[in-house]
Formats: sequence, structure tokens, C-alpha cells
Amino acid sequence: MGEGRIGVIGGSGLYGMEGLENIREVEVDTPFGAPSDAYIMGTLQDRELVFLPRHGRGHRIAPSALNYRANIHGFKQLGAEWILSVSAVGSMREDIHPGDLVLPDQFFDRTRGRVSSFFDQDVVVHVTFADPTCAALGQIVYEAASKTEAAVHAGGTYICIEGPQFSTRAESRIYRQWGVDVIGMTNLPEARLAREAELCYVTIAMATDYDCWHESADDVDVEAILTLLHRNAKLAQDVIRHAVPHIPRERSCPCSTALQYAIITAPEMIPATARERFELLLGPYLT
Ligand SMILES: CSC[C@H]1O[C@H](OP(=O)(O)O)[C@H](O)[C@@H]1O
Ligand SMILES: Nc1ncnc2[nH]cnc12
Repeated sequence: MGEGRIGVIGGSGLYGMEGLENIREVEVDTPFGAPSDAYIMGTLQDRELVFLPRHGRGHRIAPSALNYRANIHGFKQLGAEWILSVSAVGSMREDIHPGDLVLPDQFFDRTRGRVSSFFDQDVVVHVTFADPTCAALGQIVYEAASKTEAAVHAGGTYICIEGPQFSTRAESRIYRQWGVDVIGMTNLPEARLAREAELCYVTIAMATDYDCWHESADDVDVEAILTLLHRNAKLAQDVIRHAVPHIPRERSCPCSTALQYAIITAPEMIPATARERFELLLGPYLT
């Protein structure tokens, strides 16, 4: 049983969480290396919140260089069970306007060789990932987002590109033909690792631009994204504030038992070193 804490990952433009009380900064070490920064812990409406700026304070780490495993393992160590992941995304649909909120429920992988599993040696684990986000948490976030002034789009496919460059026009047009809804560079490895860590994961995506497919909008650039995000960082925090009181302290969704039937390696073949490395994740299943 976890401690019912709520994790928040701040993306581009969101490097802190206002309104937290009893704030402390916690450095975490993991078997997978160092997270992006110290975690900020505090209480919000009587719930314990754990905040991490994905790219580190000052936005120092590029999407391909992020240690996604360390970031997610750190949340798990600190007792987070739910993760609200805030991200800037490009809109791939005319009716998703810059400034709108999108709650993607599918991902499509266009990254190359990112480390996206904890289980890289000694233990083989295959988690179910057909529905990569937590439906229960998604519903709570949808209701919370609907209380803000922003237009909210429930569901959709987030295509995760390698970056750090934005897409070419040809890529952008082809992605649209594939039927994706938003584009970003960070959320798929996080969602995979959150599932392996049995954490509930939901993306709160903030559309900042029309990438480069749109005939009358400007091609995406960082300046435009950051202008919108600084204006709208409060919006993401409002969604979180509305969601927090409705997030249950106990979970009954399938995310919480994702590893139950996923470990295929014979237990007697798992060496002591691996048992130690994966203790936090596999401990309950390897007794
Ligand atoms: C600042 S533009 C590109 C950058 O923004 C998104 O970041 P995040 O997902 O952390 O909000 C996108 O994925 C890129 O990393
Ligand atoms: N157009 C875009 N492509 C990739 N990541 C983004 N983040 C925000 N806008 C983006």
C-alpha cells in the first residue's frame, strides 16, 4: 500500500507549484541515476503533493537526455501513486486551438532508442499498455479542467517525437494523415515507466501552437510557445487544484496492479543483485 501522494510533473513553462504549504525540497537517489532536480514536497488542500520540473529548474535537460527512469522511480520512492503530467504540445487539428487543454489517452512513438523500461537486465517484464493512461484519473482531471475557462478536449493521440528539433513540414503533414491530435517530445517514456511502476498517469497537455502544418498560422518556435505557456501556467495549476480533492486515497484501477501477471522470468533465476535493484518495483511480487 502506498502513501496516496499525488505527483505533478511540470513541463515547459511550469517549474513550480504555487499554493503549496509545508514545503520541503527532497533530493532522491535511484538505482537508475539522478532525477532531473530535487523534488518539491508540500501539502495542497490536505493532500501531499510531490512536484518535479521535468527539464530541471532553469530548463537544463533536453527531451532525449532526460533520465525518465530516475524521475519516475523518484516519485515511487516518495510515495506518489498518481502522476499528473503537464506538457506543452503542438496541435495537429484545426479545432484544437492554442490555449486549449487536451487530455490524450493514446500515444504514438516516433522516438529513437530512448530508455523506456526499468527492466533492462536479469528480469523480463511485459506490462499491458493498450490503454496507456489511467481512465479513472483521466475522468477526474477532465471534470477539473472543465471548471476552468479553457476549452477541453477529452482523449486523443499524442505523437512523441525525438526532437529536439521541431518537425519538418512533410513530417507534420504525414502525422496529421496518421490521425494524431497533438505532438510533443516527452510523455511516452514517462507513461511507459509509470505503468511499470504501477503509478496512475495522465497527461494535461496545453496546446501552444499549430506545429508547422497550418497554412495561415506561423510555424512553431520556442518564443511563441513560452509566451503562451507563461500566460497559461496558472491554468495548469488551476486544473490540478480542482482535481486534487477528488483524487481518492485508495486505488482500485488496473494501474495499481500492472505487474501482477507481467513478470515472466522464473523467480529462482532472478539474481540477488536484480532483486535489490528492482526491490521497490517488484518486491511485493518476489517474496
Ligand atoms: C519548449 S518547446 C518544446 C518542448 O516543449 C515540450 O516540453 P514538455 O513536454 O516538457 O512540456 C516538448 O515536449 C518539448 O520538450
Ligand atoms: N509543435 C511541437 N512539436 C513538438 N513539441 C512541442 N511542444 C509544443 N509544441 C510542440
